[in-house]
Amino acid sequence: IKDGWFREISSQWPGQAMTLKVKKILHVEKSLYQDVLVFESETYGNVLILDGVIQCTERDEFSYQEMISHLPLASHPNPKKVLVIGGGDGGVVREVLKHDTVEEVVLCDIDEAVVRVSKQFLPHMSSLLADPRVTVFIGDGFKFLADNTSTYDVIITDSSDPVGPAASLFEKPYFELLHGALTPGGHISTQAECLWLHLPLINELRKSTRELFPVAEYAFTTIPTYPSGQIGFVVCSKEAGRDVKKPVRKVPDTRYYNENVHAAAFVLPEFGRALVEEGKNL
Ligand SMILES: NCCCCCc1nc2ccccc2[nH]1
Repeated sequence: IKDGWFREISSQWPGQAMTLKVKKILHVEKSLYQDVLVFESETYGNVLILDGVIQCTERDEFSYQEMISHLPLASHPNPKKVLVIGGGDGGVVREVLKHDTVEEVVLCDIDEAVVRVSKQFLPHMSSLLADPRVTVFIGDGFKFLADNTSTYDVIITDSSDPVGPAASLFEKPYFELLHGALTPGGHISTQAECLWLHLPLINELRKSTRELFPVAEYAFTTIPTYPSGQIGFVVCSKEAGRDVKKPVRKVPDTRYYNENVHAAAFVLPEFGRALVEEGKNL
């Protein structure tokens, strides 16, 4: 933070950096896994930074949380048991509980500091972690999935970027574990980065998921404080006939998501479509 501005400089997006004006630094900590920073911004509410990368802001998190949650959930006929890997802030859990079919949500995040700090500084995101339908488990998602096969109707991987603790969540072995932990007809969604910055990675994700799931699609949302203003998701189904692009149930109380936004999220600009949909080699 220099002259009152936080600058998101990273080798993942060379030559560009989102800056946010800092009103007050609220928390600085080095957890077992990453540097944790929370500050109150001038115009985006409280902001959570992990290893120098913006994870969420109070002002625009609903875009990401709603889309990563409702794309796999609203296209599933009857999701009862849901698993969230990562997402220690609690925003995804808040969204999952909007589905009245859901009986149980388990959250597995590797870093207890993220859960603790979110409870203290991001109340609107973390409040439902206390809901009786929610179980919070601190541990490695890899191990958790291996120990819980054929259990979950929907698994949402709300990870940080593929550098640092979340790197393994973008590789094929992880998707094999996800597949194994799903019930028949289960759905997954994962944080799948940005068309403007990560086309090679997205291409790899599509190839890996296409080899494992009969239905594997890429969708994206707009969100001002993520690099290049948008972020995408891989959305898959174990059921061959399922259309993850079509909601089959209504979702109440949303601010970004609706049934038209659901379908539109899968419509890609040509530079992304050609490469992502045809799985073309670069
Ligand atoms: N550069 C884009 C980063 C996307 C991060 C998504 C995200 N935001 C989070 C907040 C708390 C815990 C896990 C999270 N995963």
